[in-house]
This record gives sequence, C-alpha cells and structure tokens, in this order.
Amino acid sequence: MGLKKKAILLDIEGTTTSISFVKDVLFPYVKTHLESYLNKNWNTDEMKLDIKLLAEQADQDIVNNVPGVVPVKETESEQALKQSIISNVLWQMSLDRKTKALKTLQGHIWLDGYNDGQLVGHIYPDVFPCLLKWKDAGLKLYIYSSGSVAAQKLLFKHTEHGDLLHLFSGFFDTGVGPKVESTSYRNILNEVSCDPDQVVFLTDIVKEAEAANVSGITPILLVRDGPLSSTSQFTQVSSFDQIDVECS
Ligand SMILES: CSCCC(=O)C(=O)COP(=O)(O)O
Ligand SMILES: [Mg+2]
Repeated sequence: MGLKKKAILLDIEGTTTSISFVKDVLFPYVKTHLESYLNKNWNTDEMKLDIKLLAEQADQDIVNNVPGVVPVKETESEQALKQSIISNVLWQMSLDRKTKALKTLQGHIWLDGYNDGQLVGHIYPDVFPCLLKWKDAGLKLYIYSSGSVAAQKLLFKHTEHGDLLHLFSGFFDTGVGPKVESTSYRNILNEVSCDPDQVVFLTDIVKEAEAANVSGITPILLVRDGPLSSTSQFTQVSSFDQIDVECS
C-alpha cells in the first residue's frame, strides 16, 4: 500500500536533476561568465546587493577563522574589489559552499544562459511523468534546494519539457535554514500548513534525510547511480517510479 500524504518536498541536485548538470554545466557557466557578468552589471542595484552579501559573508568567515577565506575588498579600487569578488567566488565554489551570497550571485549569472538557450534545466526522465501524476492526484509539490529560489525557478522554467513551474506550489531555499537542520523542515511545515506526517521529502543526501526525519517528515533517499545501501534506516529508490504515494 502506498504512503498517504498531502505534499511532496523535493531536493534538486541528485534528486530531480543530475549532479553532473549542476557540477559540469551550471557551475562551469558561472566560472566562465563571472568576470563579464561583473563588468556588465557593475552599477546595478542588484549587483550592489550581491556585493554586500559577499562582503558580509567574507567578514563572517574571517571572524570564524574559516581556513583559506578570501576577503572581499570593499574599500579598495573598483578593479581590486572586482578581482577580490572573483577570487572569493571561485574559492567558495571550490568548496561547493551553500552560502546565500554565493547562491544568490550564481542565480543571477544563470539568468542570461537560460534566456538565450545556452542552459536547459536537466530533469531525469522519470521526474516529469511522476510530478504530473502526483499533482493530478491532488498532492502539493514543493522544492527545497540550496540553490536560490530564483535559480530553482529558472531551472524548472527552462527544461526540455518546457516550463514546469505550474507543477509547483512553492519553492524554498536556505532562507528557511540549512538543509541539514531539522528546524528548517519545521519552518517549511509552517509555511505549507502541513503536519509532519503529511509530507514526504525526496533527497539524495543522508544528512538531509536525517534532519527531515527528526522534524517528523518522511524522507525517501534517491540513490540515482550508486548501489542501494543495506544499512540505511530510510526507504531508498533509484527512480521516482518506485515511489508509491497517494493523496490523503
Ligand atoms: C537550483 S540551483 C542549482 C543547484 C545548486 O546550486 C545547488 O547548490 C544544489 O543544491 P541542492 O540542495 O539542490 O542539492
Ligand atoms: Mg541533493
């Protein structure tokens, strides 16, 4: 018998979308376009806010003695500031950090790539039919990713199946908290007005599944490529087709 739920919360990277699309397409796009993006948008209000976030993050990293931290030199010349932003962003990306500052800027840089067709949001073949089926069955679908909400919407607006934004009832990023903390999932439950046992969370990361589980949400682990673990405490699937969930 299937799970009876009201809502499905979905991670992106490794769950709806291949890790390779993020690591081998989206992230290299940022690296290639970072300098030209800064030059083109330097005087916009959006860029000023992005720089403020990066500088605040760097200051916090310095206070926290984060190893290898690259300062953002707001008080120096435009050229020095630009260079320090490039170095800081590349450093954060080398660590795959999920800071709001980095994720916000990445989302802004991807906009042109999606709009001119260089970027097409990848989703696994099983994802679109299952999302349609679940939505038609009355389940609400929500995204929770470390990528900014703006970046999430770009990805699902520009897929090879067209614009899929209509499938979703809401999007969450680390504005509700980190994905490895149970309070973040409680914040989402408040936002979507669901009890914990009414929601299932699909993710490829065990620590995220554990955090969701502590909040009372039912996690299901996606193991897209590797072998299933014989010791996992959570249900594991390699495809959305294997997930049996009905609207309660
Ligand atoms: C949707 S933006 C691209 C993904 C991204 O930047 C990222 O950090 C993925 O994080 P997730 O929480 O979806 O694993
Ligand atoms: Mg993931």
